[in-house]
Amino acid sequence: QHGLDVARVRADFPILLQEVRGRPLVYLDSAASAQKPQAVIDALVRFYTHDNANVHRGVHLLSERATEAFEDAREKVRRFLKARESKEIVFVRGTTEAINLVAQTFGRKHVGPGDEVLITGLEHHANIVPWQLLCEQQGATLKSVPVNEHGELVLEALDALLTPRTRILALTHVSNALGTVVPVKELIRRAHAKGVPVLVDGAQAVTHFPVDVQDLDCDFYAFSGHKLFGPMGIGVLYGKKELLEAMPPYQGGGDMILSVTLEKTVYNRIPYRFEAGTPDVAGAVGLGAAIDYLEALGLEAIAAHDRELLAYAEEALGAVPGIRILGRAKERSGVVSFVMQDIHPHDIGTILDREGVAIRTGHHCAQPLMKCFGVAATARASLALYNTREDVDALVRGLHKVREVFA
Ligand SMILES: Cc1ncc(COP(=O)(O)O)c(CNc2co[nH]c2=O)c1O
Repeated sequence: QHGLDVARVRADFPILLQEVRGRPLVYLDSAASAQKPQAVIDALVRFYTHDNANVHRGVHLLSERATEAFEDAREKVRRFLKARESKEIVFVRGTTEAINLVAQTFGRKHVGPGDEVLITGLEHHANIVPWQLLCEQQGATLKSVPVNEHGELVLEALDALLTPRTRILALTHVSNALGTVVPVKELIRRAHAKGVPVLVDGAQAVTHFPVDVQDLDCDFYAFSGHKLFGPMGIGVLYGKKELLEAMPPYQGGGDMILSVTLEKTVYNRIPYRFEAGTPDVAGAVGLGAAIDYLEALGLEAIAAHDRELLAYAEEALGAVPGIRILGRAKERSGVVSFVMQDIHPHDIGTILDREGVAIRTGHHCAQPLMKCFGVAATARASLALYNTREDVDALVRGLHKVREVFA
């Protein structure tokens, strides 16, 4: 037993109390975007009704309060990721921007003609396309660690793929399409043994178990606020300060400078060098409120709930005739991806929607991975701290409806 009082948690998420298509909402799409607790909503309202002003260098009380709220949020993120210093926390729009930022700064500085960037076959397009763009710009080559039939990385292939020309390894911590948990600490150790820095895409991982960037020893770690029960439009890039300090800016503008003349600009210190323009202060404050909410519930209790419910969902789905669950990694988290005979996943999703059950169908921005499994699309149910066994039972009842329609 995990100690999470899910009934009380559900009452904290007002959006879940509604009916859709005349049925109680069964929200099983948190891997795409998670819902928000009242505490996050209240934090946004409070900021805009009491503290809103532009940040940094303000000489009036509201600006001081807004700046304090913004930097408090940064400290909460530092604590959440167990980073050494809050200057290692850069606010971005989300995981996608975080990865583009590293590719276009660290990447352009260190990846040259004939060099190699290594990713894996599990990646979301957000951790593929920025590296393709960089390799095209720099005349470098993109390589990928293969995936086996269980949806796990083929680690035996890693050492041969880490060559003297490899300039960075970028990999997901948890697959959004299969739920595979990647043993990133081991891969980081092996990459570092060959002098290769590592970026970890933590978009899915941070929502299901505690992450300690110092223990992992990753060089960069990225995640999105909206998947962590916080607002859309705010995300985080963690970077080791030694690396951030040696990186050129990502975007030019206000706040990222110390002084500007027409001849030359002196850039600001980190993290501000990477935060050009007016930041999403409210989003950061909302993300901080989400972290407070999760930590008050207990990250380990949430992890235990998610593990237990995933096991229940896999067993329940596996018992539905015609269902084939994709990916059977030794360690999985958060999602169940499946196909159902030759019924198109979009049809499955549409019929489930009519029953009030929200899942995601499609390639999940992981088309190379879909190709690995010989499918164009899957149906994916994803689970969060507010989901219950009753939600899974409603999903199963809906899938029997699908069978009736297509039988
Ligand atoms: C592993 C992973 N990386 C990166 C991203 C991009 O995050 P964003 O910048 O906040 O969009 C996602 C979003 N994944 C999904 C978005 O919608 N369905 C999904 O599974 C993801 O799951």
